[in-house]
Amino acid sequence: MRRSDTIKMGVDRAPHRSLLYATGKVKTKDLGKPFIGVCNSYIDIIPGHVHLREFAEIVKEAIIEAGGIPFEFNTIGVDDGIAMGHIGMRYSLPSRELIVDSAETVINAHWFDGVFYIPNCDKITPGMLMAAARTNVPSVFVSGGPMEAGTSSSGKQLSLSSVFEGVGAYKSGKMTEEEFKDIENNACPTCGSCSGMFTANSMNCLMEMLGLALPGNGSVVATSDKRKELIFEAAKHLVRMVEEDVKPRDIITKEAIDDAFALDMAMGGSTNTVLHTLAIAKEAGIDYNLSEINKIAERIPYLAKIMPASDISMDDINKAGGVSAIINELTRIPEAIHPDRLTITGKTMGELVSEYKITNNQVIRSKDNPYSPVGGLSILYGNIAPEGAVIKVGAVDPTISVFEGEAIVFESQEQAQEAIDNGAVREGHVVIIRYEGPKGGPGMPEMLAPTSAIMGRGLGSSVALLTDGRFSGASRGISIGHISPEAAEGGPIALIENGDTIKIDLPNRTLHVNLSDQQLEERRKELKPFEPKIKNGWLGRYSKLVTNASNGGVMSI
Ligand SMILES: CC(C)(O)[C@@H](O)C(=O)O
Ligand SMILES: [Mg+2]
Repeated sequence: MRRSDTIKMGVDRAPHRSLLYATGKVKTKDLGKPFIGVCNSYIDIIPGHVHLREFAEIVKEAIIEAGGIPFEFNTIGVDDGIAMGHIGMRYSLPSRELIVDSAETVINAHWFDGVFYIPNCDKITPGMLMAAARTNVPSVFVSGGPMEAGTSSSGKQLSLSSVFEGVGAYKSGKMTEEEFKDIENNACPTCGSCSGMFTANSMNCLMEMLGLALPGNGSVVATSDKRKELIFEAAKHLVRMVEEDVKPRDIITKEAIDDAFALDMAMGGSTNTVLHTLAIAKEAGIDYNLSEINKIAERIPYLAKIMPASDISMDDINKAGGVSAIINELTRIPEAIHPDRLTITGKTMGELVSEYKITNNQVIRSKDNPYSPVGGLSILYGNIAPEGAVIKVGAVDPTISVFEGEAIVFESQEQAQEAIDNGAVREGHVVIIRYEGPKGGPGMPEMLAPTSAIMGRGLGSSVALLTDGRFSGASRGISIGHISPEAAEGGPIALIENGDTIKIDLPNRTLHVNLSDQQLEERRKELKPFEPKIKNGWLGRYSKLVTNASNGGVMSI
């Protein structure tokens, strides 16, 4: 008995069959075939998704060829780059929840036997992964693929982060208008997800490591015909998985989550992956503690330094062997990852990647010559972040290990941005941006504009930034986010005052303000209760129900 028999078999389902015939997609002879949902995310304001209408047509063709009947539906999407720096960014993380809930709704209301997911950009990928884990219907993923890197007139490799940092450089007089315009016009040359190791590409690579996508998913560019091959192969696996009843939770195990973080460490993934992977684990019924991530960081070397941490693009990574070559390299380190895990191909992860070799050691380092012996992401704890905070250590100036500075406090991203722009933020400052967490923002906005402004002004090694909000994958410098508990739930970040001394110790993974527990308690007595900034509509509801970043920023039921 198939799931979809619920909507198509027996006398009582005659009305349902009438409607299915009316779609023009089903004939009586097809009723025994698996019904496959095609969860697409076509939307033409996101360059990473602009090509997905045609993409889904190929997917449907591939599903029919593999013996299934495809039914397409769409999710919404937010372009984080376009939503950056204004109210739009407050909708970005909440959009992940709408994507999960809407995919669950369509999949369960129509009893699909399997789902072919087509994600690409920031919240769409984790939203769909969460939906797969939640519905636990056999699933495969083929993402839209990365954008090709841009090239400036002087031949420099560019990505979206070059434009964001260009804003800071231009505004502070460090870049001419001509150079600035040249970057703006050349940074994003094709469709696809932005070309660095930003959030979209980080999640699409991670999906390969989870075992839910085929080799090449994370790094083959959107414009390549190879994506078509991935689609046809994935469709065959999906129909087989439906027949064999192989479900997402057979693949998304605790070991798979460990390994997803391991890949993040090896590639210096976006800090957002921490938020999303915790949320995916939750949906898969896995109790995963944030502190586990540091144990993984200790055993995984940093092998691939990609934009914004270098000038290397995802396309360069693909040409140097791709994500599978990195995974294969990790299998050569004893006990580093779990190569015996199941993948959608029916092969183990170890078997699947065994043929993939690093072809250019300038781009992907070997385990014996890594950029750093420890991973590119780190979880910091201390009296500012009792439940944890996240930093992309791989994108910090390597000469910095301990940073001590003076707090300069802002109650919103906008206030901080103004102070950075007018020069009030100076060397030795630790910029605190609070009330920007999931509840406080609401929506935990990404702060690419302030982090890029700091970099663009040449303050990347002399100013730190701490927030209960989050960052873009394109953010770099001493940028510490996801501070939990957040200010809106009374976290200690709410108690910091201008002039406090903040100490960030990267090797020991700690984050402290020079105040005793007693001093913090004294200040707490003065703390005013949090008043939500938005009280109605979707964001009002979200602010009420969302949990903090150490819980993946998921909504409580
Ligand atoms: C706009 C970006 C670069 O996609 C950002 O939103 C990220 O999270 O990496
Ligand atoms: Mg983003």
